[in-house]
Amino acid sequence: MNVAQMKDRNNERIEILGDNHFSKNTETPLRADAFDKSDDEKIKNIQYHFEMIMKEMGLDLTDDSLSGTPYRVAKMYIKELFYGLNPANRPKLSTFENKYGYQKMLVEQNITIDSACEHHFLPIVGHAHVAYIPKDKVIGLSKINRLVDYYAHRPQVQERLVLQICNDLQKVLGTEDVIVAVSAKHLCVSSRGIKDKNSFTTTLEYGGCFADKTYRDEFLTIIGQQSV
Ligand SMILES: Nc1nc2c(ncn2[C@@H]2O[C@H](COP(=O)(O)OP(=O)(O)OP(=O)(O)O)[C@@H](O)[C@H]2O)c(=O)[nH]1
Ligand SMILES: [Zn+2]
Repeated sequence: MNVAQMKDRNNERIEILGDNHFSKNTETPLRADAFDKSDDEKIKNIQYHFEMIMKEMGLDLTDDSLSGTPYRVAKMYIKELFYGLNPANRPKLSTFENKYGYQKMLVEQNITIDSACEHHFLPIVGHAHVAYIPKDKVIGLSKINRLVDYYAHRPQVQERLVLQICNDLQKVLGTEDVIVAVSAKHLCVSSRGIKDKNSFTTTLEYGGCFADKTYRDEFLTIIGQQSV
């Protein structure tokens, strides 16, 4: 098999194996100096720039309802909506020995997705469903929810979101047998542009035994017909 290598825009190596097998580049595109500044410095700078945006729109920032908005937005971006950009905020995912020898599927479903699309910075809202089949390690249930929340709180595309969650869990759990499904509504589709209020998007990533349709079907049956 021919193996060609290319550099992507982050200078990370992507291997192209043959015609259509790509090793996955799941990284969020970040600048090399992404975390050189403190959160407080970033909030101050974003506050300034957001004030400029509001002024450009003709808003009167001396109005007492508007005057605090630039700071509110800046703090919300860094500390709330996009806290998951900073690896320092990744939750600690302690694992335990699988002392029961549980070897069937564990499904954590209806995990809330509160994300934002990186194209318009508008909300992506929906649910994630995650399953794995333990080998030697198990993980506290809430840690799965926490990990989903962390990756969701970045400017995202839904395809990359499921890849990031799945890859991280596979590493932490020491098994390829992980599946992640996300169904979500994109406000950039429902509230602007095409303004389709009803459509939603589902993405799926999996490895190991979930490549087998039997396992995948069991998972899909458990999570059922999902709407968001
Ligand atoms: N693949 C993918 N696309 C997304 C996601 N979130 C938003 N988009 C799409 O990103 C595309 C951006 O397309 P552009 O044509 O550059 O932007 P636009 O002119 O605002 O597009 P319209 O929404 O069609 O008006 C749109 O089609 C969005 O629906 C996502 O998670 N994954
Ligand atoms: Zn969008």
